[in-house]
Amino acid sequence: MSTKRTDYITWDEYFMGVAILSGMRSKDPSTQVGACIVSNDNKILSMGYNGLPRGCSDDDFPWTKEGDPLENKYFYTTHSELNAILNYRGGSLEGSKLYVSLFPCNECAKAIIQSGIKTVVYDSDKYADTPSVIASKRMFDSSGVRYYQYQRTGREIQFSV
Ligand SMILES: Nc1nc(=O)n([C@H]2C[C@H](O)[C@@H](COP(=O)(O)O)O2)cc1CO
Ligand SMILES: [Zn+2]
Repeated sequence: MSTKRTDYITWDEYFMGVAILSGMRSKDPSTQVGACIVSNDNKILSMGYNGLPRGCSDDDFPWTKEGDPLENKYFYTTHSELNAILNYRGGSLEGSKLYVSLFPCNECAKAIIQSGIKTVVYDSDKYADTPSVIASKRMFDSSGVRYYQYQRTGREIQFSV
C-alpha cells in the first residue's frame, strides 16, 4: 500500500493562500488586500478583497491616495475584511477565524469583534505604527480577539490555469 503525501500545504498556508488569491482581484493600484473567513472546523465560510461597493464602477471612481477627499479612494473603498463579513450569508460567524493579508484597521476591527470572529491571522502589518492599527489592537485585546502573524514557510506555490 502506498503512503500518503507529506508535502501537502498546512491549513494556515491554505487559508492565507486563499486570502492572498482573493486580494489579486483588487483594482487598487497600491495595496491589494484579501480576506478569508474559516469556521473552527476548517471550512471556508467567506472571502473578500478591497474594492468599491456594488454598483459603483471601478472606472468612474478615483484610485488615487491624495488630494480632495471626494476625489481619492478612501471614502469609497470597502476593506477586504468588511467585504468578507458582509459577503457571508449563512448566519453567524461566532467563533470563526479571519485570515487577512494586512492587519485590520479600526473600523474593520469593530466589525470583526461585533460579528463574533475570535481569531485574526494576518500577514503584513505595514501600518503597525498608525493610530488606526494601534486602536485595533487595543480593541482586540479588550474583547478577547486573539491575533497572530502568519508564519511564512518559504514554500513557493505555483499553479497555472
Ligand atoms: N486592513 C486593510 N484592509 C483593506 O482592505 N485595506 C484597503 C483599503 C485601500 O483600498 C487599501 C489601502 O491603501 P493604501 O493606503 O495602502 O494605498 O487597502 C486597507 C487596510 C489597512 O488597514
Ligand atoms: Zn478596514
